[in-house]
This record gives sequence, structure tokens and C-alpha cells, in this order.
Amino acid sequence: MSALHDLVILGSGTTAFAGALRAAEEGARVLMVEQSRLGGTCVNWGCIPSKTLIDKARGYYEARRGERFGMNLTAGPPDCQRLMAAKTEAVETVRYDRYQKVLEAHPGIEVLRGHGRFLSPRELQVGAEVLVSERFLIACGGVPRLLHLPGAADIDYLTSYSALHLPCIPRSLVIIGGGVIALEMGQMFCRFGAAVTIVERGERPLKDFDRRLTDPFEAMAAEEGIEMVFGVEAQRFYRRGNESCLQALVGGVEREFHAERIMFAVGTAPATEDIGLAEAGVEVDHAGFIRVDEEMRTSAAGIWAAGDVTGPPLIAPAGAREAEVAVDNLLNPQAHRRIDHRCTPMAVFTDPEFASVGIDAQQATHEGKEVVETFLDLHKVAKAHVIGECRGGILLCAEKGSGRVLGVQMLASRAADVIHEAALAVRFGLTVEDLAETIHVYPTISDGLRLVALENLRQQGRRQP
Ligand SMILES: Cc1cc2nc3c(=O)[nH]c(=O)nc-3n(C[C@H](O)[C@H](O)[C@H](O)COP(=O)(O)OP(=O)(O)OC[C@H]3O[C@@H](n4cnc5c(N)ncnc54)[C@H](O)[C@@H]3O)c2cc1C
Ligand SMILES: NC(=O)c1ccc[n+]([C@@H]2O[C@H](COP(=O)([O-])OP(=O)(O)OC[C@H]3O[C@@H](n4cnc5c(N)ncnc54)[C@H](O)[C@@H]3O)[C@@H](O)[C@H]2O)c1
Repeated sequence: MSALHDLVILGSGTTAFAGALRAAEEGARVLMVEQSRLGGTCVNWGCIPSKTLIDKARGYYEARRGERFGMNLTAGPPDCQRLMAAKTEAVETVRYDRYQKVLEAHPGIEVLRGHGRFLSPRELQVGAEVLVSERFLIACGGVPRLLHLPGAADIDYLTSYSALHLPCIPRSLVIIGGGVIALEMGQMFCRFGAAVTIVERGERPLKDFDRRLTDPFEAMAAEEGIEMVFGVEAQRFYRRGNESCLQALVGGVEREFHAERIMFAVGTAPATEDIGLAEAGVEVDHAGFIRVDEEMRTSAAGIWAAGDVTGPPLIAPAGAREAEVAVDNLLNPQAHRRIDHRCTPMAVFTDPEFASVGIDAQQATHEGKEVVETFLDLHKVAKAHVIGECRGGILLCAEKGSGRVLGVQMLASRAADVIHEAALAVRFGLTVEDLAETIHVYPTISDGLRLVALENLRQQGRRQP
């Protein structure tokens, strides 16, 4: 079969599809190998189902919060069947539009069902078939990391995959991990009525975000009823009656956490087991992620890799861009396209949202740059008062002298949308003057970017536009 194909891709997720489309545009014939659902994690078990339910949880919460503003709305218990139906509809629609329809429109892209395993750098076994190709792209993604602690098998634990497909909202939930998934899904379950406890090994949530942003979020989460406990070392699990229990050390002191369900949200593990990487001569790092260079080449000639399977950033658009870079390079060895995630924005879909792009002051200093860092409290942004949530802020890091914007982090309503202005600034080397001079729509959260740039200019003693 593969003799007919110029490229064989392991997986059919966001990364694989971006690579396949790029190759098809260049006239290449592509075969994707998929062992599960078309479209991979993002559409089936990640971005789309989680963001659909998170959006509904926000609406439900707003309906109850409306009372604060004199709207006197009441909200009964959520109807889980309809909620899940809304989620399924979103998943199926996006899967059809973004994946199935793409296949129908591109006869040069085919999908072979089955588990792929390398026999050598040029051979991939799928069931009874052995595909032989000069070019492979590994885009087989990752799976939720599990905690292999004593008793784990007894507690019917949840992961992000299973938690998004529950028939009803659990009364109580302990989430292990205090990263992106724990915060997004913890707040969602809390808003739907679950008593949520987040237990994190580190000293705070979302370690890549500045404390000036995570601290106010912690306070907001506590007000909503989410308990967050830090410095937790999980030890073992057990069942007691109808509850699942976690025994842990918190600051060296033994403590028990118990709930109807326990969920693991402790990161992503690469799906590199049992795919024959040793036979293919593809090296992995200490955590099992495939090692790639800036052109997305693995250690084996003719084999490229992209997306979650190559490690952070573990977000869908990052994988898609990596695949495009890989395909450009594998189809045209003179292309030498490189991946640079410095301008790749990311967001955490809590409410309010976290978003970031570029580097912070610590990273910049580490690179030998002199920087001026400015924190703008969200109170100074008029739109925050309009919305009625002023906790949060915008942190801007600019290069001293040139005034170039190096990075932005924010916690604010709609930050996931607003961050793209900062991404453009970082990508095209814009300066704080550029941001400060640009007239912004008023009142908007984006106007906060103009205000933080103005403040940065003041701090630098530079002339204001
Ligand atoms: C709960 C959750 C929420 C998320 N939310 C967001 C978000 O809001 N925004 C965002 O940008 N990112 C989000 N992500 C991350 C995003 O889903 C991933 O970064 C993205 O899906 C990775 O795409 P990929 O194609 O590299 O891997 P995947 O989507 O995992 O695709 C890999 C595919 O390969 C297949 N496969 C694996 N091994 C084999 C094999 N040996 N043979 C054949 N097929 C194989 C798998 O079945 C799978 O279909 C979220 C993730 C989770 C878990
Ligand atoms: N909005 C988005 O773009 C989005 C949404 C969801 C998921 N994702 C992606 O999915 C990936 C996985 O998400 P995640 O939240 O599982 O991972 P994460 O890396 O964001 O967070 C994992 C957390 O678990 C903690 N942890 C690890 N082991 C622990 C233990 N034994 N006990 C207690 N805490 C422990 C870590 O310190 C860390 O804070 C992320 O890397 C993210 O990129 C992205």
C-alpha cells in the first residue's frame, strides 16, 4: 500500500492532519495510520469536549452570579444528559468539518486503521500489513499520565478522557495535579455542583505563570468553593464505603483526601510505548518524548516527528505548526525551515482566563538581556469594572533600550482572545511605543495592553507617544 504513498504518518490527530494537508498541497500522496478515533485527542477527548463543557459551566455560573447584579435569575441543577448531548454535538460537528470532510476533499490523503509499529527505519507494521516508506512522520501524540501508586487499580480513577464522558456530575472530586487540566476542569466541575479539592505536589498552581496572576486566581477559586492544597506527596489509594481515598504527606504530615471520584491530572505521557522506536533507531528523552532538532528531524534518517509526542508545548496549534515545518523539510531537504515557539501563545480556559506569549523577565535575564518588567493591575482597566471582576492583571516584559516586547502574561476575562495582539508584537519585534500609540477600542480588555505599555514607557523614562 505505501509504495503508492510519498509520506506515511503515524496518527490522525491535529498534528498528523496539518502535516498531511501540507504534503497534499505539495502534490504528495499521504497515508495516515490511526488506531482509534479520527482526529485524535483535541477533537475527541481534549480541546473541543472540555471547552464545550467549560463554556456551559460558565453560563450556568453566570446565571447564579447574576443575582449579585440584580438580575434575579435562578438556576436549577444541571441536566447532565443535555449537557453531554451538547458536548457530543460539538465534537461530532468539528470532527466532521475539520477532519472527515478534509479527507473527502483530498483524495491524496488516505487513512489506514490499526496500530502502527516500526520494524525498522523503513518499515511500519499495521496488522498483517508492512508499510515500506522512505519518509515517516511520527505524530502519535500522548495520553494522560497515570500515577502507579499502591491501590490505584482499586479506585476506578478518572483521567481527563473519562471525566469528560461521565453520565452525571460527581458529588465530590479530588483532582491530583494543579496544572492546566486540574484548573480548567476543577472549576468546571465545581460550577456544576461538585465539591472540588485540587492537590498539587508543587507550591502553587500553573508554575509557568507569575505569582501575581496565580495568587488572585487562587483567591477567586477559593471563593467559588475550590480547595487547593499544595506540597502534597501522594502515597497510596484505597476505597472506603462509596468513597475513593488518597493517603498523602502534606509538608511531611500524613493527611487523607476522600471523594466520590479521584481524578489524575498530572501531565501527558508520550504514546511512544510499543511503537518500535528502538527498531527504528529513534531516540527519546528521559520522559519518553521523541527527541527532534529544530527542523523536526528525529535521530533516524527519513523519520520526522511532531506534536505532543515530541514534548512541550503540548497544545494543538503548536503540533500543527511543527508538522508543517517537518513536511516542508522532508519534501524539500533544502528548505531548512525551523520551529520557534517563542511566538506561540497559549491560554488556560479558566474564568477569568490565563494567557501568555514570549518570555518572562527571568528567562530574558538568563539570556543576558536587560529588561523592564511592568505589572498592570486589572483594576486600572475600565472594562474589568464593566464585567465586574477586577482581580487579575497584565505583566509585560520589554527589552531595555530597544523597548521591544519580549513577553506578556495575563489573567483577565477573554485573555485567550486578547493575547494575539501581544503575540503579533513579540513575533514582529514591535515596541512598547507601538502598543502605546495604537488606538484601542474602549472599553476593552485589550486596552489594558496599551495601558501596560504606557506604564512600561514611564518606568523606562521614555517619552510617551
Ligand atoms: C483535556 C484536554 C484539553 C485540552 N485542551 C486544549 C486546548 O484547549 N487547546 C489546545 O491547544 N490544546 C489542548 N489540549 C492539548 C491538545 O489536545 C494536544 O496538544 C493535541 O491534541 C496533540 O495533537 P497530536 O496530533 O500531536 O496528538 P493526538 O491528538 O493525541 O493524536 C495522536 C493520534 O495518534 C494515534 N496513535 C497513537 N499511537 C498510535 C499507533 N501506534 N498507531 C496508530 N495510531 C496511533 C492516537 O489514537 C491519536 O489519534 C488539551 C488536551 C487535553 C487532554
Ligand atoms: N488550554 C490548553 O491549551 C490546555 C488545556 C488542557 C490541557 N492542555 C495540555 O495538556 C497537558 C496536560 O495537562 P495537565 O494539567 O495534566 O499537565 P500540567 O503539566 O499542566 O500539570 C500537571 C501538574 O501535576 C503536578 N503533579 C505531577 N505529579 C504529581 C503528583 N504525583 N502529585 C501531585 N501533583 C503532581 C505537576 O506539578 C503539575 O503542576 C498540558 O501540558 C497542556 O499543555 C492544554
